[in-house]
Amino acid sequence: MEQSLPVYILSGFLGSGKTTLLQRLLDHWNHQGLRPAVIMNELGEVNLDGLLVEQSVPMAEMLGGCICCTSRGDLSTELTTLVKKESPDVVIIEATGAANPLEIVDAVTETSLYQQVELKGLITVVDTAHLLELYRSQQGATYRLMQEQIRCASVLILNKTDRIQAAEIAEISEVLRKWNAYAEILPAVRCELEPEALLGSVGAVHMEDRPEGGEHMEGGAEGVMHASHDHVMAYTHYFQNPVNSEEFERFVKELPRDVYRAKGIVTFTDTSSRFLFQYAYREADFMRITPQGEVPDVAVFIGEHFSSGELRRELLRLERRLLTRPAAVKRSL
Ligand SMILES: Nc1nc2c(ncn2[C@@H]2O[C@H](COP(=O)(O)OP(=O)(O)OP(=O)(O)O)[C@@H](O)[C@H]2O)c(=O)[nH]1
Repeated sequence: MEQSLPVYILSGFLGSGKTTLLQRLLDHWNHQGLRPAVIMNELGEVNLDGLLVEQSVPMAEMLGGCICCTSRGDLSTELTTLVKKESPDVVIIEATGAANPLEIVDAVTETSLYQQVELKGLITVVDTAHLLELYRSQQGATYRLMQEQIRCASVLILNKTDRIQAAEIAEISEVLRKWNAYAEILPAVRCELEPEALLGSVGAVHMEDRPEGGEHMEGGAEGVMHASHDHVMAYTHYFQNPVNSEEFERFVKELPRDVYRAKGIVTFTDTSSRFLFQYAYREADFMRITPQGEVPDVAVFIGEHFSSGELRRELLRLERRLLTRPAAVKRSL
């Protein structure tokens, strides 16, 4: 009998390190002479993460929303089309950081009813510093969403351990163990793990562990899946002009706390190359980039209840597209 095509789901809250891990796994499979393919889902209208993946890797993009909210059939169709068109050896699905992965698990298992695909596992990447802060305050929709992503993982990567104290790794590992008794917990910085060891640790997805009852489950499972990230919003800004690098860096540094993830491509007035910027849980990173093909200058901001109008105004001001109100004209009669 023909072998089934292995499929992995990559889950984890916004900015936790999913794309960082995706790059490592793709490199690993390429080195092994395998042909990996990717399905990438983004909340924003543009796929900035896709720019970080080698162009030779076949990729299906699902943009402008979360797969777990669109019809389950959409993902099944994308997966089926990708498999038929590209004949990959392995497929990896990167969910948006706001997704409840169980809906994606359902879509993949549904596809396996008529395609020879096999869900190998669900890898959840955790931003340890972010989770620790939310665990200590014990509240918020983001905290509950992180819990759901952790509960259904078949392996857990405790990423960004460089941002916490060594003793806190043990503290947070204990919490994860309570939420998920099955998954192996792998501490890491920048998801630097031996790919073979990581893939070897991927266990089965425990569907019976769907959370039940509790404050975030009222209204039935369907309502909850979606209610779990109803609070998340995205604003996409297309630049028409370059901006000053220092002013832009300051703007990123001073983003409101309710914006927890931002990324984009910008051209600066005072540098020769374009930059890809990343902002996740109050940490910013700028990287020189020369995108292939036509890529606009664009930035995506993701968070909760923030004022997109204010961000837009500030960005227009940096672009010098917003004229400051003229001072009142004094007339001397
Ligand atoms: N300090 C620190 N930064 C990290 C680590 N891993 C990743 N990052 C940075 O965190 C930012 C987000 O990483 P990504 O891999 O893009 O995160 P993601 O989960 O794919 O983000 P979304 O797709 O927006 O949900 C980037 O600037 C990374 O360089 C880590 O272990 N420590």
